[in-house]
Parts: sequence; structure tokens; C-alpha cells
Amino acid sequence: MTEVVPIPITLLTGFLGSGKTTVLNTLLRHPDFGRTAVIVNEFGEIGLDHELVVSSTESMVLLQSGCMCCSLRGDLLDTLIELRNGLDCGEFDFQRVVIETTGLADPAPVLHTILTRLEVAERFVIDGVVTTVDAATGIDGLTSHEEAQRQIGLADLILLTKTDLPQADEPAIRNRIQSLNHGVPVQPVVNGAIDPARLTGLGHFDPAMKSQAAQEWMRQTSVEEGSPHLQAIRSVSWTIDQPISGTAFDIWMDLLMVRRGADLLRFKGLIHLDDIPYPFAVHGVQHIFHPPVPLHDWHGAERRTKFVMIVRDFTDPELEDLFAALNAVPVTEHILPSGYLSAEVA
Ligand SMILES: Nc1nc2c(ncn2[C@@H]2O[C@H](COP(=O)(O)OP(=O)(O)OP(=O)(O)O)[C@@H](O)[C@H]2O)c(=O)[nH]1
Repeated sequence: MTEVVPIPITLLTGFLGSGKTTVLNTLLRHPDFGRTAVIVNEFGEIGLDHELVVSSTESMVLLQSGCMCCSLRGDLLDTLIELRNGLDCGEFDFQRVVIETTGLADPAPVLHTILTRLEVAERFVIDGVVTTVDAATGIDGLTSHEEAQRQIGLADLILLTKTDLPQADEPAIRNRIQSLNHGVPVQPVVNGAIDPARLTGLGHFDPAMKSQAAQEWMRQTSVEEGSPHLQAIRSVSWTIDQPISGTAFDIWMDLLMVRRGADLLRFKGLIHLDDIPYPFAVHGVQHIFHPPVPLHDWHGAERRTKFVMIVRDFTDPELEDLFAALNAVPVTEHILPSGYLSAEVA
């Protein structure tokens, strides 16, 4: 009888905007990381990650919406069973699985599902929890969000991202990481540049090797359905049917940052401008907005601008006003070379 080798699962987690998809895209482009099944979980009503994850032909990307660690835990189980069945009957061919959680996910219930559900545990094994930590947004986010602490506390490997940015305070963030998960290896990664070999063979995830606090999170998870997220945090998804003006978007973005930058936990958008045939991927993480990325290879006929924001303590009227303000700014020429999107356009 041939022995069935368990399929390694890498759980890729990390707080909002910390660089998970950037790392994943590097991995999927690498020949050593072929034949990978990727499960991407998105927080937000309109999915954008499938447009931003660049998969190789050998890999397959499956998407789940909602939050994996609470209501849709059953979906993760179903997806893994579907993968197992597909592999057994020859419909699918893959040799590893990567699960990218949302930035707000508590990894404990996800790990619990994989470790304890027999249908999954007999065919899959967790080959490590890899957590991206943003060195530039500072330690405030880590202090105020328990999910971020759990992501670090349960990690087998930390990828310290954005150390290239001037806001990065590497020593402070390293200290904080060690206080949450003593001895965890920390690997700096700039713009996802990492050797895939660093992420594989991390050894089976073993809760007993983690801190007392981490073991307690895993224990709590076995009796409850994960920790509920703060009610004050929610995601807002907007779609604008016609392409928008880069200048208008710049002005709107400036206003938003000045007024509520600290509570804009994440901004992720696919922005179509009125005189550019391809869209831009725009990422913001709290007070840091990354340079827009032109998607020159865009083939879609779709010209709708879509974005998702994860916000804290925004009221409904405030959100309505914001949306109205974006729509109200007249379409103008792209004449502001110093602006955010306009600079890219110029
Ligand atoms: N300067 C710099 N930017 C980075 C680095 N890593 C990621 N980014 C940028 O950070 C932004 C967010 O990166 P993503 O990979 O989408 O982050 P994420 O963790 O997948 O985001 P969510 O899934 O929405 O939580 C993007 O604009 C990336 O280009 C880095 O090391 N340096």
C-alpha cells in the first residue's frame, strides 16, 4: 500500500495591508512554488483580490468572501474537502496549499479547524503560520488590535515588510514582536522579495511550542466560535460606473486622509481614470498611501472603479457624505502633476 503524504498548508496571515498578497504574488511567480492551490479570503462585499493576485498557470486560486475565522469557517472546511476530492479523482493537481486570511482574521479558529477536523487533518498538515508585519504603520495597530497580536503570537515565521519606508521603526517593532512571540524568526522582506524555500518546511504547527497566551487562544477557540471583531470596524465597498478624474480622486483622498486618516485602516481600490485605458491598483494602510500601480496588462472591458475601505468608527451619514463628495467633484483635466494619481498619470 502506498503511503499518502500529507499536503502541506501554509497559513499566510498578517494585519490589514501588511503585504500578504505582495508576498503571495512573488511566491506564485516562482517556479519552485508551482502546483499550488491558493485559498484567498476577502473581507468586503466586492472582491478585488482576484484581480490583484497574479497566479501562474500551474496554480489555482479559490476565493472566499466574508471572514474565514467566524461565520464562514464551514466554507474553509468545504473548500479543503473539495480540494482533497479533486486531487483524489485527478481533477486537480497541486502539491501544497496556501491560505491567505483577511487582515482582520484571528488565525486560531482557522488552525483549529485544520488541526481537529478529521476530514481535513488526515490529508493536510500545517507547514507553518507565516505572518507579515508592517514595519511602517508603527506599533499602535499592534497594540490596539488583538487580531494582530494573535497573528504574531501564533506565527512560526514573521515576514517584516516595508522596512524600506522612512516611517519604519525596525528596532521598536522587532521588540514588540519578540514580546508577543519570544524567539520567533523575523525575516525582513521588501516588496515581497523572498526565496520561497524560506517559507516551506517550517515544521508542523505545534500549539504546545507557543506562548501561554497563544495556547490559551487555541483553547478558547475549541469552546467558542472565535473572537468577534470589534463592531466599530466594518468594511465599505463602493463602485462607480464611469471612469473618474484623477484630480478629483487626489483631492478626495487628501480630504479623507486629513479628516479621518487614522481610522481608515485599509483602502484597496481598482481605479479607472477617464482618459487612461488601464486601471490603477491603489493601496492605503492607515496614514500611508502606497504609490499607485498601473495595471498595463489589463484586458478587461470593464471600466468601473471599485474600492473597499475598512474603517473604524465611521457613521453612516459620514460615509454617505464621503461618497457624495467623490461623485460631486467635477471631471477635470489631469493638470496637477504633484497629486497622488495625477503624478502617475503625468
Ligand atoms: N514600500 C513597500 N510597500 C510594500 C511592501 N510590501 C507591500 N507593500 C505595499 O503595501 C500595500 C499593501 O500590500 P498588500 O500585499 O495588498 O497587503 P495585504 O496584507 O495583502 O492587504 P489585505 O489583504 O488587504 O489586508 C501595497 O501597495 C503593496 O505594494 C514593502 O516591503 N515595501
